Amino acid sequence: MTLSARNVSWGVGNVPILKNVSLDVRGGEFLGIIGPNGSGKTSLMALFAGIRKPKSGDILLDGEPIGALGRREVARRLALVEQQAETGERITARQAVELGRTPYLGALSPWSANDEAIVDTVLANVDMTHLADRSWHTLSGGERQRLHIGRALAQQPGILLLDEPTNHLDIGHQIGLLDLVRRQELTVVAALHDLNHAAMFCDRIAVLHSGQLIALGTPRDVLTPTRIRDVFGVDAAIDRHGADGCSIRYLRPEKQKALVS
Ligand SMILES: Nc1ncnc2c1ncn2[C@@H]1O[C@H](COP(=O)(O)OP(=O)(O)OP(=O)(O)O)[C@@H](O)[C@H]1O
Repeated sequence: MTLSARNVSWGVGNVPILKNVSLDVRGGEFLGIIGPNGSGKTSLMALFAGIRKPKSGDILLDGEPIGALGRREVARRLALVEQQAETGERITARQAVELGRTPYLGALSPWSANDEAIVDTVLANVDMTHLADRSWHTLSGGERQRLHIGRALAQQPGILLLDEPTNHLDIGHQIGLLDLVRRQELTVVAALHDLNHAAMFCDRIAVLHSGQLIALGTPRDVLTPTRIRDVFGVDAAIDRHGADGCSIRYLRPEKQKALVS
């Protein structure tokens, strides 16, 4: 399953927000999208999901323009977990995950034991089995976030788009969730703020800056002190470990000043 942006631009009114972005997501990879607030990560995810149309250029899903495919067809191939996903409906935790099976249900394919088994597995994977019968409105932000990801996994897509998936989660669930997603046989595109998470889990990282794709490559190639300073305005040291691992140590502003003076 492939997903590509070809010379994609998008904006609001006359204000350009994404500028001529071209990016081929490789089948089976975990691709991180990083960039400062307002750099265009959420906008790019919405274009990739087909819920916004580019002003120019194309989003191709398996080589076809995504706008030419029906919503149900897209939903069987691709799932999006939005940053501020909410539901106003009075549903239980389990029902929130069951919604992921909607693209597969119809008059000739009613709810089955297979759907039930998929929902059971997903609830266990996102550590929500014990809260399955709880009402949505009684759940914490982190529990809701785990269910949003559960709903997307129950959709059994080939491509999973995650916009800030670790929002609201404690550190154990942040790492657990990214690890769970990584272990699935899925292509994942995730907008991430935590550069150490990007370094730990991503095969490649794309950097957006003011709506432009300014770098694309392995964490080691992309996460350099110079780029982190240029893009985020923060001084950092990079520790390299193993064949291709790296982690980032941010330097406190007084240490940054000491370094430059
Ligand atoms: N519907 C809209 N109307 C006006 N401006 C918009 C709209 N959608 C996005 N923008 C602007 O486009 C820019 C990019 O927004 P976007 O949400 O894609 O950034 P982001 O990289 O995801 O940011 P964050 O890290 O804060 O989530 C921002 O300046 C935002 O205010």
